[in-house]
Amino acid sequence: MTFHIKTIGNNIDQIALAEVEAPFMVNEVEEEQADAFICRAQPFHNYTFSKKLLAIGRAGAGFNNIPIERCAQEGIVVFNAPGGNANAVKELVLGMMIFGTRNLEQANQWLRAQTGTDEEIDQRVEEAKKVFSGSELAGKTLGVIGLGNIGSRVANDARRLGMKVLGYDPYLSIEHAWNLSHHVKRVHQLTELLQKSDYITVHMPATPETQGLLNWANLSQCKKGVILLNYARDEISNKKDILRAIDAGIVKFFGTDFGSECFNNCAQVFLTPHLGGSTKEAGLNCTRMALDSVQTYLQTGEIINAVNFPRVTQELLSPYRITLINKNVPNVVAQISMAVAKENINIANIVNRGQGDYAYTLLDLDEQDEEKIKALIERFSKADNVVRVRLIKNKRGM
Ligand SMILES: NC(=O)c1ccc[n+]([C@@H]2O[C@H](COP(=O)([O-])OP(=O)(O)OC[C@H]3O[C@@H](n4cnc5c(N)ncnc54)[C@H](O)[C@@H]3O)[C@@H](O)[C@H]2O)c1
Ligand SMILES: O=C(O)[C@H](O)COP(=O)(O)O
Repeated sequence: MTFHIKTIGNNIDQIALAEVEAPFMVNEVEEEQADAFICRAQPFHNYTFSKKLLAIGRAGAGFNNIPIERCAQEGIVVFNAPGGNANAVKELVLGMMIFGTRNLEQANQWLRAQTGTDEEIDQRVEEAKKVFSGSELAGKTLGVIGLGNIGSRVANDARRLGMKVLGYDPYLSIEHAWNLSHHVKRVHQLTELLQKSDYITVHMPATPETQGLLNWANLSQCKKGVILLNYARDEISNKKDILRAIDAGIVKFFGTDFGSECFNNCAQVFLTPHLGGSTKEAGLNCTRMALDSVQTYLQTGEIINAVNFPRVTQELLSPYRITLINKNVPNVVAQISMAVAKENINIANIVNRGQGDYAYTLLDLDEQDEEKIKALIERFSKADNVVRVRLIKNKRGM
């Protein structure tokens, strides 16, 4: 059996794609015939998915370009690449902290405007440079909002640069807490971070809760002259309020990865066109991770690093595996085992996990008779609450 993977958008790492081997093929069929997509920030909210599509691999961290709930409803598992581009973003953020604090943009523009001999320019430089004098990171306080893959790395490295670091993340995972330097002080009120930080950087997803978090109510609590960075998502910035905070002398420098015409004439704003994760290394990491998750899912049914389904793994030892995506309602597991019993089949292993409105089941069967398995699939296909059924044959187990 061949699985067809289709890339959507033209920015997918070619080295990772070239590593794909049988039974997988890349870009050999049209979108409607693909078993899985690999994509980056390509928007899918208005996209009609074909019934054949089983999985989407987002070669990146943020997945707000994909309607993950609709995908779950349609039986499509969406994977991302957690941490795959975290180092790329971390390095850009640390660079921008220095860039913003040393007035490099203005200094560069001033120097480029100078004409005359090198000696004349040098003389003017020595007179003018005091205007561009900055300050150092060491000893200052950095506030990191969101301490996941990127935020925890930024926090740890800022400590290594001699900064005091405050971190705010009400949903901090145990895994990221373990990776965080014990010198990073966690605050439980955002206000404390806003009031104490000389630098503030945001590293959380765009959600209804984080939308417009950089607003006047929050920015007006900050120290005068704060350096503010958003290399997460545009939706987190309230642009009108950020400009107001710049006018009020609260924000000295705003570095953001997202453009807007309203910033074009503001010298204190530095714009980059969504470059945070745009390094060769991050592209390769993320594409490999997304491909790996998608290929594992297509071949074994196991779910690792999905954003709309829980992690579900189980070694496949029996001849057949049926995978079911079902509504997360009572009694489904009982219905599954009754259906198996009606076909007089023995269950070798079963695992069922729910997340939100949907659940996923791996059902491994001690049965060699393909006709009986097909009859069981038929039953599941007609059952209430079952969204998607797949059959996976274990070549080794036959
Ligand atoms: N500019 C870029 O190119 C680029 C690259 C990678 C990621 N991103 C963005 O950065 C975000 C973070 O990436 P990541 O890899 O660190 O993701 P992550 O999932 O590892 O970490 C996100 C963290 O945000 C925290 N969080 C969620 N809601 C919060 C809230 N209301 N307040 C504070 N913290 C909250 C979570 O608990 C988690 O620890 C992504 O969602 C993505 O939108 C941008
Ligand atoms: O969420 C992400 O990983 C970043 O925003 C990068 O997006 P990109 O893959 O489209 O560059």
